[in-house]
Amino acid sequence: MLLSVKDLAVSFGGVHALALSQFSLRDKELRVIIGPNGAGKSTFLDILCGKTKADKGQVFFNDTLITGKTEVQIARLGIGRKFQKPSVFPGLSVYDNLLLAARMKKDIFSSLFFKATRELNDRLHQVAEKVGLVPQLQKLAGSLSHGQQQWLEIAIVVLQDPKLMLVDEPAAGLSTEETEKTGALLLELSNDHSIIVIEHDMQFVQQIAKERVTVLVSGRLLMEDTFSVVRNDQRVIDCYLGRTNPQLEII
Ligand SMILES: Nc1ncnc2c1ncn2[C@@H]1O[C@H](COP(=O)(O)OP(=O)(O)OP(=O)(O)O)[C@@H](O)[C@H]1O
Repeated sequence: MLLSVKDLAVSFGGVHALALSQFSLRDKELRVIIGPNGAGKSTFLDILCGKTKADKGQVFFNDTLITGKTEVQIARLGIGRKFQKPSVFPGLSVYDNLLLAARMKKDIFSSLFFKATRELNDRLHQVAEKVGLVPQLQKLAGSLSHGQQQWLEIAIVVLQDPKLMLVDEPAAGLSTEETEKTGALLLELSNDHSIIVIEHDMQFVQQIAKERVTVLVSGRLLMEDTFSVVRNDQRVIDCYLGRTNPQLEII
């Protein structure tokens, strides 16, 4: 297993945000985590990337215990995170955003990567091509569509070449076409990376969940199965009822 989690728990002011007895992920697996608001999904990713410290439990990544390590140490080991909130600089071009991200995070990139500017330039182009942003390289990030900004955010994570990518709500606020394109991009990226995606948009989940879907409710694991089993499970249906999330109507 690339990632394995045991008895992980964290509380905030007495509220149990996460109490996850077990979770594991294979190399190159794309796992989607769903669950109603406040289920602990973001908290889980926060623990995996070192942003939040667990009160107890263990996370092994590639057989290395990472609980207790800093965000930079965890990033160096190969875990990259795309947060829900946009973090690109709107007044800089797409190219300069990528360049800046590479320079700011140079301690987590291989030194080889920095040997020559041409090498770096080639890498930035290669990543831009992967996410379909080559025509926009010289455009200001602030002038991009919402979808293109998401792809730039994803590109910044890909630049780091992480073994595991943590992707928080990549389809939020995107058009149907952009959502489909984002799904296709994540599926393609899953050929080279393991990916955990948190998502509320069930159409999008259906598109990308080729393997197991994990359902969290109130910080706990409710079930893990294929999307078709999960969507028809009465407990999953019940935990979403009354929460008026139109994206979940497909269930
Ligand atoms: N820094 C924090 N301080 C206090 N409480 C927090 C903090 N972060 C999360 N929580 C609480 O922990 C619980 C889990 O929150 P979390 O954001 O992980 O859920 P989520 O499943 O990602 O929800 P959403 O789908 O709305 O993003 C919630 O009750 C939330 O209010």
